[in-house]
Amino acid sequence: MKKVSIIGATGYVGIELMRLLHQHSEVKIKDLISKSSAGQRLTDLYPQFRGSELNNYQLKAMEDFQAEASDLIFTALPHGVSQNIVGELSGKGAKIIDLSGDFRYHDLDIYEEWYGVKHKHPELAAEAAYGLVELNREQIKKADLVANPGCYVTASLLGILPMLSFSKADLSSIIIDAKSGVSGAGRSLKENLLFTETHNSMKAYSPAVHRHSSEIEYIANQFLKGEYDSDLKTFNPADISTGADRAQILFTPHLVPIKRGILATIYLNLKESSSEAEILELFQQAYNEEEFVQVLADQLPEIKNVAGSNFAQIGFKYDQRTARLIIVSVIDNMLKGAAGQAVQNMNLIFGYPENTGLKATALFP
Ligand SMILES: NC(=O)C1=CN([C@@H]2O[C@H](COP(=O)(O)OP(=O)(O)OC[C@H]3O[C@@H](n4cnc5c(N)ncnc54)[C@H](OP(=O)(O)O)[C@@H]3O)[C@@H](O)[C@H]2O)C=CC1
Ligand SMILES: CC(=O)N[C@@H](CCC(=O)OP(=O)(O)O)C(=O)O
Repeated sequence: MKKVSIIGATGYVGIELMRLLHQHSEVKIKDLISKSSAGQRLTDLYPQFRGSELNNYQLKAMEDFQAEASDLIFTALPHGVSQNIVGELSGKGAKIIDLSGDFRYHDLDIYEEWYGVKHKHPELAAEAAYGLVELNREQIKKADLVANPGCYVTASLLGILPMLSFSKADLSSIIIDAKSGVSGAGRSLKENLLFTETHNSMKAYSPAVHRHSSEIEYIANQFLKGEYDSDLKTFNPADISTGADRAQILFTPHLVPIKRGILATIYLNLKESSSEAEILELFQQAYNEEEFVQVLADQLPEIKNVAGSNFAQIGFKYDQRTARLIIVSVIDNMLKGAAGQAVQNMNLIFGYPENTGLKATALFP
């Protein structure tokens, strides 16, 4: 049994990690670290863990935590905070999976421009493996530090990756319109996230300037440069970068009154006529071997069919009239968008079957 710990344990992602890890057959939770609730019993804060093996767990302060005693540590902290803590933990023998945005960019000029934070550990950012399993499986297996992707980014990249090496796709024309449930914003108190502000309403926010625009565009272009070892790029290698050397992404997130789930609708122009059969073949070739990415041939995906699970579902429509492709991608932001993907990464690192502890299907109804 490997020993794993969570830092930032009482946040939404921390709790979701606990829910997955306490049922995982191959790992045992060692320490739960919390700044706000150190010294408290977990079940006093989260009674849903009564009767589980976490029943008597007490949350610990960072000062009392010995990183050396864990095989792997999840950091589920706000960006900016995370880089300091990962800096303290690194080099102590435990693998680290960071769920914040702090280690997702090798090019720190982009990080600093979009996050408005100076990076204090460029040496760690340089070695971190980007943790989208379907894109970067081999590098993740060997990594000491994995940067789990953003939630909107996971939904968006899974939808566009198979199109990036398609010669007919105009990569300068990609528009992503994504909707997220409110848990995507975390648990800390914010007036704009109150029930009365979000229920029965819907809004766009941060058009063109959301930090996930930069992450989607950065990773898509690293992929085009051959930065990752995924089989995804090998299905149509001759076509890579025909016409457009860089993908350009226009991204607008929306807040919708549901608790969990992301639905991304992606539009892109085709330079030549195509067909639904041709597009379907590209998606199927890309994801045939991927357990957690399901391509729907004849229906569009819905959040309710993935919420509570680590699965992504992708559907599409090719509009002959306008020569535009419309791709719809759905995930649970807390699972494939965060904790589930982190456990998938952990399974890879430890050499367990990738789906260990992740087999649950959606919670529906
Ligand atoms: N929610 C989502 O769907 C997704 C979130 N993420 C990312 O994962 C990370 C965690 O997100 P989420 O759980 O939603 O956020 P929350 O705000 O719910 O939780 C973050 C936790 O971090 C700890 N924390 C906060 N401030 C500090 C601080 N200054 N110093 C030390 N610890 C602090 C707190 O836990 P405690 O007091 O117990 O230490 C807090 O509950 C973030 O980087 C987020 O952007 C990524 C993908 C999806
Ligand atoms: C609904 C909502 O507010 N979502 C968050 C998603 C942030 C997130 O999870 O960001 P990282 O994955 O990059 O840490 C937002 O838009 O900021």
